[in-house]
Amino acid sequence: MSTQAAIEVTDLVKRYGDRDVVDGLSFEVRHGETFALLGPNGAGKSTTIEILEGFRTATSGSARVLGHDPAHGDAGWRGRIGVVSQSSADIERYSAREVLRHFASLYRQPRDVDETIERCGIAPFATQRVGRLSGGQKRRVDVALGIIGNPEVLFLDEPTTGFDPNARREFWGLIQELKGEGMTMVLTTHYLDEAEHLSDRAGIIAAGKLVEIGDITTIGGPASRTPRVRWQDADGRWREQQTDAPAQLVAALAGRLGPEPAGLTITRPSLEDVYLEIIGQHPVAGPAHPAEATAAALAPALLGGTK
Ligand SMILES: Nc1ncnc2c1ncn2[C@@H]1O[C@H](COP(=O)(O)OP(=O)(O)OP(=O)(O)O)[C@@H](O)[C@H]1O
Repeated sequence: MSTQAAIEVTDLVKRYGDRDVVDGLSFEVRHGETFALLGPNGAGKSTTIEILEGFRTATSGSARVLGHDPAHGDAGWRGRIGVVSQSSADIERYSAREVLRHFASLYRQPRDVDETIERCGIAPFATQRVGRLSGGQKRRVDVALGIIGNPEVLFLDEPTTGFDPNARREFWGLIQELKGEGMTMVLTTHYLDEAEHLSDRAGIIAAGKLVEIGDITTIGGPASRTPRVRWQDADGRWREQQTDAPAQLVAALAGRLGPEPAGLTITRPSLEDVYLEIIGQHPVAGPAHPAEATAAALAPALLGGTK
């Protein structure tokens, strides 16, 4: 196997008008790794992913996916890439089985259609027209289409939007299986428990810039993961303290307040807590589309605000 990373991004920029919506990104994704790109709405995640998929061209900088520039990826390269994008494929008139059969025929080493249908939880509605399926059911078909070509690298842009909790858990299981097969995956999601569950590493983007990158369990640094102890004091007031020695603090509290201090909890900050803290330190991007500017201007009026 090549020692080269599966994906290499260096100083990547995408400019719309006078705004760099992707503003000098650099990161790597190793072979077999699941990498999450996290960030608020409009941060530049989809734009970055679509450049890596070869669907948009970068303004400057470089991207390499399996050693190729995606902007010039040939059919052989494309066959090694799988895509689950935010917008569903235009397949409304056909059944999931028909569409999957068709797409499978376009690849050299596709997955088995029936097995894919089973694994993606499509079997109960595989013969219905995609246009009649619910949002979550359609999303499962999108996922199946993303993997039918048996790709080496799979891009998943908010793959579980619209899934019910059960479908999301099933999807997580599928991703773990694909990971076990050695597939490299790049994932965007606003569900941070999903990112925590599925990813090895994550990059956090704010206003087009990478503001943090690291292992999913340690991103943000040790200080941001310090446990929090919460309890109710003798006067009934809630108290909270962050400490690296929660057991010692609890022992001290027990000495002062009795063996079972009221309301006692010890929590370790989740990825969501860490993410919110990091994002809180970075300004949100302004609107790039004229329509966004209009919507932003109208919002206070629509919401009954005065500003
Ligand atoms: N074709 C375009 N022309 C102008 N601006 C664009 C275009 N496509 C995207 N943008 C702007 O680029 C910025 C980044 O968009 P992008 O879709 O990459 O964000 P995102 O991080 O994926 O957001 P979300 O979480 O909402 O999907 C946004 O401000 C968006 O309006």
